[in-house]
Amino acid sequence: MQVVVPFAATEPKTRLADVLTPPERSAFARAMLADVLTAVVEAGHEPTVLATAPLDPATLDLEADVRDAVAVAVDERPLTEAVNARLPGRGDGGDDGDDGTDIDPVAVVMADLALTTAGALEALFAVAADVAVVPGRGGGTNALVVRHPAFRVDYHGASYLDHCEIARDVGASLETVDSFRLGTDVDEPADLVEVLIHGRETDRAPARLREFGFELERTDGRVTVARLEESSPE
Ligand SMILES: Nc1nc2c(ncn2[C@@H]2O[C@H](COP(=O)(O)OP(=O)(O)OP(=O)(O)O)[C@@H](O)[C@H]2O)c(=O)[nH]1
Ligand SMILES: C[C@H](OP(=O)(O)O)C(=O)O
Repeated sequence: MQVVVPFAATEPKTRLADVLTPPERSAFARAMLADVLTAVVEAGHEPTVLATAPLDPATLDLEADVRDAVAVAVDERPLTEAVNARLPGRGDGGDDGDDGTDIDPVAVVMADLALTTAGALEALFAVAADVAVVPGRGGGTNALVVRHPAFRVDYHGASYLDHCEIARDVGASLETVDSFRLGTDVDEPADLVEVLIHGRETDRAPARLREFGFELERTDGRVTVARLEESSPE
């Protein structure tokens, strides 16, 4: 199975601008990317980072075996076009029958799934449907496995609903995968809570946040994150 990890390399995570400076956003996005790549390799696959700009895996905080398994493909096109160009049945010269029997499945795993584990990915990769999809909160699509030659992605907005509809339109079976770890993408400041609560000891993303001075704030209501004053962006 090919595993593609889209990564906005130049100005990542703009929705975190209120709580992280541009260099911090970049460092945090790269930490999440490194955690995702590590999980993909632990799950037995060699990921390709689909990046908007050149990226040297040696500059990521990766173990040597993970770094050696990572490839980078640069594609400056918008996300949807760049991903569609990697899906089965798209000008790859492969023998893609309509029944999908000769298709090498392609998984698309977003780089901001900070809680990803090898086990969560293995469960997704094991789903036999033509399209397996993990929705994110708010209607996005956090991860997909495509085994159908006619299926195409359409990201942004309520892309989960769009992907269900596209699968229906092309006659592909679709299974929605219920996964807390893959369903948690880190888009907004409130999502940082999940990283601090559920990130594991060896993960880079929670370590970065703690380095930046973030900690959990437990009040009577919902848990939030707070940042030590002297470490705040302004
Ligand atoms: N290759 C590629 N990846 C992208 C692009 N836009 C976003 N991504 C990646 O796709 C995943 C989901 O991205 P989003 O959460 O929608 O956007 P983001 O750039 O991470 O964050 P915001 O700037 O806050 O929207 C992340 O892994 C991004 O790095 C793009 O244009 N091309
Ligand atoms: C790429 C986009 O991600 P979100 O902005 O919803 O995190 C989507 O899933 O359509």
